[in-house]
Amino acid sequence: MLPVGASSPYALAPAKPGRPAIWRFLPYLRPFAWQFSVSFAMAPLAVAISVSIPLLLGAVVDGPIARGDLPGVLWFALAILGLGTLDAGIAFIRRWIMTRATSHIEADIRLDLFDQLQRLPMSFHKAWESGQLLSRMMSDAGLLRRFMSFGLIMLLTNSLQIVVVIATMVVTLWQVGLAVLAAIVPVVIATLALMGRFGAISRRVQDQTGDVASAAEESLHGVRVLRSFGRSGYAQDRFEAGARELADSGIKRMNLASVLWTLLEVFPNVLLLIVLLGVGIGVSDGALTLGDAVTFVTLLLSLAWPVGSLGFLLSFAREAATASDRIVEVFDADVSIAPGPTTLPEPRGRLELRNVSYQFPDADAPVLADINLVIEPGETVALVGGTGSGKSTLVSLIPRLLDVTSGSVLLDGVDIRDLDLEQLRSLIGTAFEDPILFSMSARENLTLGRPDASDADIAEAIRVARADFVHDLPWGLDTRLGEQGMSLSGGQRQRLALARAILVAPRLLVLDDTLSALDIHTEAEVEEALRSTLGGVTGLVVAHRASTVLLADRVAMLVEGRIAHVGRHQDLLATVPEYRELLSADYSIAMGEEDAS
Ligand SMILES: Nc1ncnc2c1ncn2[C@@H]1O[C@H](COP(=O)(O)OP(=O)(O)OP(=O)(O)O)[C@@H](O)[C@H]1O
Repeated sequence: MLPVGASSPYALAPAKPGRPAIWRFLPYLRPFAWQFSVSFAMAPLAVAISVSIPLLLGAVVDGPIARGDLPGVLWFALAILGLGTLDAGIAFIRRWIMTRATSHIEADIRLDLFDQLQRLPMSFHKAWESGQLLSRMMSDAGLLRRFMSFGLIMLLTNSLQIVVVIATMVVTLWQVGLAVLAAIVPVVIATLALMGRFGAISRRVQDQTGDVASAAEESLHGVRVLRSFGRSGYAQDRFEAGARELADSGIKRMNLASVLWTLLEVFPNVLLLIVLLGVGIGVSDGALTLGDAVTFVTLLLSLAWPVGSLGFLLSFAREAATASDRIVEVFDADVSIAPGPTTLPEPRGRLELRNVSYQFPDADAPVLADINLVIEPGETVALVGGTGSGKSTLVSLIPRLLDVTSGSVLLDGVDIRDLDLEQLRSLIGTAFEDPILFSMSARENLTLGRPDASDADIAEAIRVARADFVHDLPWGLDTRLGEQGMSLSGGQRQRLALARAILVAPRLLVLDDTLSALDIHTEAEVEEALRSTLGGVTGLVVAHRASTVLLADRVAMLVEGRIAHVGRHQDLLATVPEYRELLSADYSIAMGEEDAS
């Protein structure tokens, strides 16, 4: 495992005990240092303007108004108008600068998160629901951006304004200032207590958002199954349960937030009571002028927004902290499959599995144990075995979708964990039983593993995989396939996936039951064409049918995660009853084909 942060390719700062996760995003702000500096530098200016307006009001009451000097009043009014306009201008510039900077930061975080998801091993993707990952990448990253964009700066500006106004009050009339300070203490304590509870519920809401996204994603993905079983209602009920749970948690969070917001919105009125009493006494004692009283009261009124909005801003900060925790969990996930330093100058494609075992992280026992198998360059081995015997797990070890838990896989004598991952994967063409296609053109799908493939290479791969139907699509190779290639039949998708694997011109071809959806005749045609392709590469072919086994030079039979038998198809048929039994359904066909060949 790579030590977290130390060799991370991302800007994210390393974790430090006791430091909230949100701080780890600080390096993402670095490229926008001047934008943040300008925005933060504007905060004291905005506060100075807010505080100077009450001071000017006090001065106009004691000065021009007391003297009946109308032009003087007008000058003061113009000055106050100017300051107000300046304040609005500052807010506009700040918003303008920050929106751009934080949108880039959000995109950077999202890109790194996407990259991390590509790096994380299949065991991670099997364990995590896609909706949870999606909600972290979309809504949590968006929330973080909004907080950085205006929440953070408002929190800073408003807190600064509260401190400056109260300090001004203490300096102007310390008795009233101290009374205000004393009144603040219980409110701060109540706020902290509410924030603690808000944090827990905020995490629940954000996690449930991911659960609801997962449920929606799963139901949409499986809409055909649900409809055909007449279980759309059941899916609706399950989704509704999740959505209602989320709504309930959202209401609880809102209730808590409302208590906090109301407390902080009412509080300035309590302070107004204290201040009015204080200045009333001050004016009657002659300690304060009428202008001082106006200054004092307006100063306090200027606190209404900063204090009132504090509830919203603190809960916003808490939600952003939770979003950071959730995003960081993905960044900190164990990227155990790291690239090695070695590149093979002239790969030949000799594959060796040496004492290989694999155990899923949460499983009690290994699914593969002590596998030893050598496949020479140009040789094809068929992997057969009952359902759940570990065939797919074994082939996943070759392109390092999973890493062995003991033993080693060697390519040309080098442990594949020491090989450059990009080179390793570029040497392997893989096609799975479930052929995933992407919502892009047929050509883009085909050239996924080799974007620079020539038209002739594409045509040859299509010929071998018998995927000629692409030419009959409305725009031929440029036809955009629907989501996951849903507009194609299962067999068509499998043939496209096979053509995609062949097009890589791999040293190693790994086919995981790739031809299962083809009819017997198409399968025979594909196999006939594949034979010549397999002649030049090292092949590992998972086979359920005897006809597919015939593609191979040798067969390895897996029984409960162990290689029980290895040999030629004919020899195994003759000597291993369980092998015969396994392929019995296809036996007659196999024999027929063999006779013909
Ligand atoms: N993420 C996982 N965690 C724990 N066990 C798993 C996980 N994925 C698969 N398994 C188990 O590993 C075993 C081997 O699965 P695998 O998919 O490799 O079998 P297979 O031989 O390819 O089966 P089939 O022919 O049905 O496709 C199965 O018992 C399966 O339940």
